[in-house]
Amino acid sequence: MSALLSIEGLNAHHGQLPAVRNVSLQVRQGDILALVGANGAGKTTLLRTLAGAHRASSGTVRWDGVDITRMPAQERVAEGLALVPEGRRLFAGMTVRENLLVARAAGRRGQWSFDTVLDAFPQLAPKLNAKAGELSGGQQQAVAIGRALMTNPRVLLLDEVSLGLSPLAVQGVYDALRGVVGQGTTLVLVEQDLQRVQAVASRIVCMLEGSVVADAPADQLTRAQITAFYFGAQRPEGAPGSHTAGCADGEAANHASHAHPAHKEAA
Ligand SMILES: Nc1ncnc2c1ncn2[C@@H]1O[C@H](COP(=O)(O)OP(=O)(O)OP(=O)(O)O)[C@@H](O)[C@H]1O
Repeated sequence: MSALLSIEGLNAHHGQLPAVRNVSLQVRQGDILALVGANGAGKTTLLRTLAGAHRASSGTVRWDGVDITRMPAQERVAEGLALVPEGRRLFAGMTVRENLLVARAAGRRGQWSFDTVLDAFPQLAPKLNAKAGELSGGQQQAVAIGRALMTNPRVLLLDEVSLGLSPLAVQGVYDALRGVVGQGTTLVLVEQDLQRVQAVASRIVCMLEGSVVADAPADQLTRAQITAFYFGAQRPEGAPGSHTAGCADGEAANHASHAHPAHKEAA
């Protein structure tokens, strides 16, 4: 199947600092692609560059074969490429209803509407008139995903949707995402919890210092192998999808799944 999103030799910088280095990647319809890697590996910058929120320095992003590397973010949304950014970026002073409805005009027509988003996130129904800034972390994340769904994306880019949420809230978000995938939406998600990555992803891409160091079907990578790529250690013999040499042990895997302790807060 041809790629929906095809990335070739992509580079992106923050000032002089290269944050995404020569990344090539294919996202196919139906993929649940998890981007993993340590803090600063370039995951957020890559997602933002794909969404048009950050400028590519060089390389190409193709959408259904069409070069969209220089296309403004709002046009990408209209094409069906939506980002749920790290930190949610809701309009805190607006109600949940307003946050959802404001996205409607930006996107495509499709199966997602105000009503179907509320079906997917029933916890928002009693909160429609509440200010988004007054909601719990889990509820805010539901609004952020719901707002992106209102644009009827073909590909949804999700940056650390579980960050700062309680385990229960994270479970709620992923339960809802299962329904989103069931509706035919392709997911590219950044997730620090490797256990969850292995449970939900169909493909795992590991980044290290801006580069892709592994890209393989999720069921072909063990936890230890993912962790190895994560930290750039020596790779296990025969690890699939390896773009580099590296490997680590199970102890490191435990650290990897807790890589963001500073971000934890109550949901
Ligand atoms: N606004 C910014 N200004 C300058 N440098 C930045 C900025 N945002 C990110 N960087 C740098 O770019 C590199 C890639 O950061 P990025 O946030 O994309 O990584 P990440 O893998 O998403 O990390 P995290 O898990 O911490 O979000 C890092 O070296 C980071 O310090």
